[in-house]
Amino acid sequence: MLSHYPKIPIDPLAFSGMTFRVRYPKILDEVINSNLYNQEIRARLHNLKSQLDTLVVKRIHENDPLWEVFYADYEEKNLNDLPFFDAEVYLFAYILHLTDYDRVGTDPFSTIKSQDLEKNQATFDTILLESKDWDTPDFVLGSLHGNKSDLSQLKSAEELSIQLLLDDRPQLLHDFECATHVDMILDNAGMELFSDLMLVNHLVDRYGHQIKLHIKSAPIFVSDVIQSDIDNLLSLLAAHGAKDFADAITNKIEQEQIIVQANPFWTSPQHFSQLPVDLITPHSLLLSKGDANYRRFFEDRIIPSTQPSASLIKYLKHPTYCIRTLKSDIQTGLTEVQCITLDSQEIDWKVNGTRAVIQMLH
Ligand SMILES: O=P(O)(O)OC[C@H]1O[C@](O)(CO)[C@@H](O)[C@@H]1O
Repeated sequence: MLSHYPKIPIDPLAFSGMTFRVRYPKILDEVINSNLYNQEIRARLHNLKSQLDTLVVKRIHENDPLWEVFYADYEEKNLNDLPFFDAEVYLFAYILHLTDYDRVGTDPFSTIKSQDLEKNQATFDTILLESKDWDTPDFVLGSLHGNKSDLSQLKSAEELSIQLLLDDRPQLLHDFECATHVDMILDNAGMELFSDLMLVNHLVDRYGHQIKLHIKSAPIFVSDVIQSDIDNLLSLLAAHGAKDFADAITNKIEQEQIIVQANPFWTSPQHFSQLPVDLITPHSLLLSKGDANYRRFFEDRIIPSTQPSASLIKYLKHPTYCIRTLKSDIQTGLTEVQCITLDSQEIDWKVNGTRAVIQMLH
């Protein structure tokens, strides 16, 4: 039972504490310096940065069922005293509130994202060329490698070698053969989105799958995909030597072989255990990308890494695979020997982005 395990807190001595002490002030600086906002909004963001450790949760969502439990539990509490995941999701919602996102529609992280896109332009072409010889396991691995490059954390990690701790690709290949529908919970824009689109393009061509891509309805965790990220990537590809690939994706979207769906669930503090019944296609194979989604399967709780996932995710209705680089303090399903070896190799193996899993949860 998940509820037997406590939620990961913001611990000053752990990754969570470092995130609020070091990573978020740096991210706020990047937003402030990106010239997207007038002086008044920049001043609000400066204020937020200087008050991060004393920020008190105020209600910024009205009559939103996805946030009611959150406010019932945490309104007027210090952000530092919230579980790590809840505090992070609120912080991003608060940034959107301060920048008036709902009215103005400016993605606070758009400058960071577009710089990254430009930087990767040549790499997209190289990968497309290399992929001519790829088969399904390579596209899955490509999608995993894309997850190394999230903009909130591992900006220059392209060349980091990655160690696969769990590799359930044989089962996944079998499930691809049987599936008619695949739902993919996307994670980051840029290189990761590109590698995910390569995978789903292949799945449609090879297996005739109908794909649903789940994206965020508003910016969160810096680089999570929103609709404009898909549009911008496809435009860039079409304009710079990858027109065939961009056209292939656009055609599949037009013919509804690929459906893109944004839902506010994904920017709410809710977890997979609270997934609305109709959000995922019935009988679909579920692919989940990235670290933040992985945390959501386990309600971001403190779980021993040797704990098998099966007993914790009984609520899942779909065969589910996580394609994920480890970037935070949670991992399930490892052997004792693996954990002892990893602990002896590097104390920060769970968060430094050099390990990964392709893990079947169901
Ligand atoms: O883009 P991903 O792979 O979900 O990673 C997001 C990162 O931000 C975090 O939410 C931590 O702030 C972690 O889950 C992870 O380190």
